Amino acid sequence: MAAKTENANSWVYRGEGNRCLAVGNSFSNEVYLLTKLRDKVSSHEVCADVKRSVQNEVDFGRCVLRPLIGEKYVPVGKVVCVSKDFLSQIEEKMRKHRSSRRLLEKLDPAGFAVCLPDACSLPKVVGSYGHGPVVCVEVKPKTGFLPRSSTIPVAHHKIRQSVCRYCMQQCLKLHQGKIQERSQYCPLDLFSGTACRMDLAIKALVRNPQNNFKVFRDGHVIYSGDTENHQQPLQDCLTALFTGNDKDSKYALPGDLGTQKIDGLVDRFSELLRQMLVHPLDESESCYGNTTPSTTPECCTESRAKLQQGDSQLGLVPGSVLYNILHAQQLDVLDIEGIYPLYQRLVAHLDAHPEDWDTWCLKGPYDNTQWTVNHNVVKKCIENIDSIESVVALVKAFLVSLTAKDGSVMVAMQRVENGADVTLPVVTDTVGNKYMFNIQVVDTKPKPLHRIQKYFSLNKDIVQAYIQTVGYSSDGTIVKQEASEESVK
Ligand SMILES: O=P(O)(O)O[C@@H]1[C@@H](OP(=O)(O)O)[C@H](OP(=O)(O)O)[C@H](O)[C@H](OP(=O)(O)O)[C@H]1OP(=O)(O)O
Ligand SMILES: Nc1ncnc2c1ncn2[C@@H]1O[C@H](COP(=O)(O)OP(=O)(O)OP(=O)(O)O)[C@@H](O)[C@H]1O
Repeated sequence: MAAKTENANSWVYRGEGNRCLAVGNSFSNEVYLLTKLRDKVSSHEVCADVKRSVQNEVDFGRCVLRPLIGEKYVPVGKVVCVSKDFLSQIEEKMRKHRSSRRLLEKLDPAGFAVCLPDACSLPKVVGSYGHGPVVCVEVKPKTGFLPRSSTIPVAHHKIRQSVCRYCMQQCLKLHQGKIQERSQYCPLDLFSGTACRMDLAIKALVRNPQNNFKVFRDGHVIYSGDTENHQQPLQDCLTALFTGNDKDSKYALPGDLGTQKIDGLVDRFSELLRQMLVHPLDESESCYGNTTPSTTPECCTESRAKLQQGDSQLGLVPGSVLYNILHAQQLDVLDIEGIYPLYQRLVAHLDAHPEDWDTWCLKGPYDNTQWTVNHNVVKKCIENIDSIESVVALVKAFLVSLTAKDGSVMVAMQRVENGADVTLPVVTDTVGNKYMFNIQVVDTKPKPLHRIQKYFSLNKDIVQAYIQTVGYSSDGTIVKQEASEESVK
């Protein structure tokens, strides 16, 4: 594959994670996920390995996540080759946008990238119908359910079944200095499908975005946990979105209220985003058989939301992006406490039979039936847990659930004139204006087998940090302490 001759000028910063730096091209509506160097050693000699691993990421998205989350939501990527010159131009150009903690991380000179459709933009064909900026929201919702497994140690039963992982992890992150204050966002509210709880969750994300919420205006990040002084850009962006006018709200289309205060804009925006997140776009036959995801009717103890009478057990609409993500997350049936002993059994087996790494494609490739994971398979394997093949399948299902718990939803939207006949789905806001939108789920990479070890240890730290923060009585109930954040030592 020949390296593409690209000019870094047409590329802009989109985002960055542990594994890659994402840059977008507004002319081609494409994003390149540029692989970062994983260790200090130059990867010249292992170029083929880097290529294989990037191809594995593409195949995992296409063959494992896409059938679970839906083809409408998970785009198919392709591997592209980029020149060293392009990589150094990009490193130079993106320096000012990157978080200071990431600046020492270099791009891998092997020069492979995943090319995906740009989730911040709308398809070019609908461009002429749109008014004002294309606004894209990225939400990293994290785990949306409470574990129900009997494998959770008795001492932690109550706490694990009443407080969600995200809310508990906030205490650990605060203690580690990773965040300044605990977020009031609770994933269980977002995944509840209930309008008022979802609105509460979205507004909490806006107030304290951390790495769970970002807003892009015409492809540029204007609001995130990393941007400072961002209130005004957000206010301008939402005003432009609602008026359908990029420049001046006095040219607002009929039905608009002109420039509003930020709170009013955020209320209106959360209602709009909520409608998009529950819109059923994926009509494909579910590969889950007749299983449905389950939510806990109760709210997480940390949430400010109150359950209203009549709230359903699962308010999410089948085929909506949140429904499908939740269902994939729930391939974790045994919880980390139940999977860990199975993982240990598998590791012991692989020590004795290293050839089985390949037999079971544990490091990929993923484009084969070895990675066909779904709820029916999980159910059968739990009934036959003595067999090592069942253990392998359950561990794989757990790894897939980890990817679904860590992915992000990107929703690109733009105002359309009422009555315009666009091919994209459309929702209407409280004042009767219409917005077309497109949803993509990003970060669909496979998690390595040894991640289970990290997840197991991290889970212990998370529970411990929470217990120390809130206080915990001997009968296993939580005793809330005021100003208790200080108490994690
Ligand atoms: O374990 P978690 O829940 O803290 O998730 C990690 C994320 O932290 P978060 O809590 O979302 O800030 C973490 O996000 P950040 O890099 O901290 O933004 C990564 O997504 C990590 O995955 P990987 O190492 O890139 O494969 C994520 O690790 P795993 O999903 O592999 O556990
Ligand atoms: N198709 C896309 N279109 C637009 N932006 C994207 C796309 N894919 C990724 N991004 C942006 O790039 C960021 C980093 O991408 P990604 O999450 O895939 O990287 P990562 O290194 O795997 O992250 P993490 O460490 O969180 O797992 C995303 O959070 C998002 O802002």
